[in-house]
Amino acid sequence: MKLEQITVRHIKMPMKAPFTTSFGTIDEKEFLLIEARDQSGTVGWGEAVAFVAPWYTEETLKTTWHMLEDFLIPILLHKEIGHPDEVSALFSSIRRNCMAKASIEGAVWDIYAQQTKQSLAQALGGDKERIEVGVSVGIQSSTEALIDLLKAHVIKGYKRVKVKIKPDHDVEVIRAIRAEMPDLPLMVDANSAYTLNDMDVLQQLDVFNLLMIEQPLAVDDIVDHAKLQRKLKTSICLDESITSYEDARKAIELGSCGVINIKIGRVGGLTEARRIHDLCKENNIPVWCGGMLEAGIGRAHNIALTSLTNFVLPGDTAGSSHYWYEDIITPEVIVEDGYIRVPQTAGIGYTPNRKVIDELTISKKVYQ
Ligand SMILES: O=C(O)CCC(=O)c1ccccc1C(=O)O
Ligand SMILES: [Mg+2]
Repeated sequence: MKLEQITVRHIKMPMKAPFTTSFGTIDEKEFLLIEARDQSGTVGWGEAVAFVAPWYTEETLKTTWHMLEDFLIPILLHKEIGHPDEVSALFSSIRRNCMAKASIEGAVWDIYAQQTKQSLAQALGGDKERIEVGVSVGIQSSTEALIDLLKAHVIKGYKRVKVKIKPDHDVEVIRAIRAEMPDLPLMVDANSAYTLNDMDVLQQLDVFNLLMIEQPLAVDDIVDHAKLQRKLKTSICLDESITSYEDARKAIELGSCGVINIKIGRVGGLTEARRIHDLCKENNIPVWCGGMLEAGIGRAHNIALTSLTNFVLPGDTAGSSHYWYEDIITPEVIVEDGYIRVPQTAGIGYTPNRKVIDELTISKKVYQ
């Protein structure tokens, strides 16, 4: 394929409920949508998942647009691409900026899947027919409100829940949840809010039979996580710390984690995500697919990735209606009994809804 035209749209989507982490609250999601067209007219879509502010990792909506416009789009436009795996090699002269790279690489994967008449899942080598779904719950106004919400999610069939913690919003909250829901498949995510000075609190969390503790320590750390993992029986799951295959290899070698959360954007695309999946499989490290509060395009890519065999733990890719009044794809992503069916039709298996996309577009630019 040769990309002839790339359209970047800045989308703003109201959220049904605000999402609060240790760093703040998001109540509307702004992101970039990438539409790429090749010389034969096939159109592929990608979503740049970076937030407006750099609280999760260093990338932002504006840095992803800058990288796309000034570096990544000029590299790909009018270049012959045989297979999407070539995109990461073409981007190898550009350091990091993983979410920017992943957004356009995702569109190339979509075009490739359509042209080879496979679903994106099949193109990646995934064979699950359906995937297990969990849900991530932000910090709530009170523990009672949180527990009510968790109960509602269990009734809806979600296979596990993840609760956000931060200093002074941790042990007592989890104790209260466990008192009412002792068997709930439960995990916590700290988004890097602790240090080894908090060993005492982190060890107290070890008694609650949690599935895992996600990213307790610094975003760029794997050394202290290894020290912490040696003191805990609960698996540490790394999120922010793993931005590449090399990061994953080193973390596994050091014993920094027992589980890895793979996010396509955080690791620079589907090709790198699949390499990390394969590495973890060889090393008996279970993985699951994390979320970035994606709209439908990003959600579709997550579903395809999760169809690979070593995604053995439920991910954060919940249904469209959990986040959005109206998603940007048809059909929307639907969860039934805690499962999402992996689409079998060519490409991502969902159709972008141009009417909704146009309504939500704040600005757009066409590159050709
Ligand atoms: O529901 C989702 O898409 C994931 C929710 C979530 O936990 C999250 C949301 C925004 C940024 C980081 C994270 C995270 O996994 O740490
Ligand atoms: Mg996380």
